[in-house]
Amino acid sequence: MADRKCVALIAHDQKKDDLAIFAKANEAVFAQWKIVATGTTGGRVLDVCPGLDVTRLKSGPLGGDQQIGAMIATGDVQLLIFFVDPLTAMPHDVDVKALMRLAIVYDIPMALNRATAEQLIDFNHN
Ligand SMILES: O=C(CO)COP(=O)(O)O
Repeated sequence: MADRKCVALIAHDQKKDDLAIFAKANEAVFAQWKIVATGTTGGRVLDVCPGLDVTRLKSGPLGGDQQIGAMIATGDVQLLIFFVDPLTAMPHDVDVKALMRLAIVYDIPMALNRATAEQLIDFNHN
């Protein structure tokens, strides 16, 4: 059997409720995939979907975005869904930018808001 696709899920604090709702609404699709997530986001996803295969990495400000960037570089993450808060300054803004840069360098699908994430889910599930 082919390896399951691995999707990275991340949400900034003001977007975590939205991501939890999104994860629940698409639980059947996510159940077919491996999931990696930054620490707090992963916890929120598991709160609403405890059966999903979620690997929690470090929290974003403590290196979680960089861990996911490294997994993109090694080919271990094939899809990035990142609900970004565009209205709040982040201490780890450079890490966020570096993550997005690697998603572009390695040309993986990257959704930065819910509308795009919905389309990625529709397009990628099988
Ligand atoms: O800060 C983040 C992304 O930049 C997300 O990290 P948490 O999921 O740990 O809150």
